[in-house]
Amino acid sequence: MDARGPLCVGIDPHPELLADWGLGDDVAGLERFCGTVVGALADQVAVLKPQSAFFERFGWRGVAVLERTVAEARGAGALVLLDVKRGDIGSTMAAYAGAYLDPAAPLFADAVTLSPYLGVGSLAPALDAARAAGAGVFVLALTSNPEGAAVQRAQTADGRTVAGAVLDELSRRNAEAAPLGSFGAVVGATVDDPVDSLAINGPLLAPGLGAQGATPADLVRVFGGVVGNVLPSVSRDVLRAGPSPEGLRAAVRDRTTALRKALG
Ligand SMILES: O=C(O)c1cc(=O)[nH]c(=O)n1[C@@H]1O[C@H](COP(=O)(O)O)[C@@H](O)[C@H]1O
Repeated sequence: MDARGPLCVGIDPHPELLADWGLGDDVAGLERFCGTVVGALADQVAVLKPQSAFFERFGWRGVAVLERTVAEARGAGALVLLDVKRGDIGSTMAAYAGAYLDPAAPLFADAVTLSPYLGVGSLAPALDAARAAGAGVFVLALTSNPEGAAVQRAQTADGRTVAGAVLDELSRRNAEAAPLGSFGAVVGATVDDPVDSLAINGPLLAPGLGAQGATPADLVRVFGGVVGNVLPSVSRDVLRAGPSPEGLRAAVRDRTTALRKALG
């Protein structure tokens, strides 16, 4: 992020975007779309975040494109955060860890998104695998969508909020790490006053900029003193600037300049 700027660009090949780019809503269109984004941006931005569902909807051929996208993006020097939002009982989490956090796996990524709905403790096999592989995770805490708060701000039996309990566990896992641990949280740039402490000594993925209405100024509002640990993420707002590679790069430059200005 120091070298390339603070932005994470999401690779979300929505059917509407494929159409806007003059591509078919099929595997060939998906492949072209991802090849263009990776070719234009993987040597420019710090992190690329492919959203798995947009690949899975094409079955194994789509997953093959995802594998290539991850490999090519990493090959060009970007970190890849694979957005899969997995969460399950511990024994099954170990299988998900084998799918994404084992360096020998075809879909190994630098980090994945995880959902703590089965209890943040159930994610332990994935967190342990990430540590062993030198990879990371981003666990949903306060998501960017308006429906999230009803669950995430609810009180647990010990009086903490659900999000607070997730953040506490990540903080505990990151305690010894310097400068930052590898156990991150997802906190939307769109959320109201976060209430819970975001000082988890780990990275904070902040989606919600652009298409969901948040601005760089919102990052300062939401994250305050820990804004330096934020990885702001944008998908549609950058992807709409395609299919021209120069258009994509210009969109990234504009957003990066605005973010640097707001974050100081
Ligand atoms: O984990 C995520 O990436 C995520 C968490 C969250 O709270 N909100 C959120 O929008 N996302 C993802 O971030 C991306 C946002 O896309 P845009 O709204 O087009 O920038 C999508 O891929 C979402 O799945």
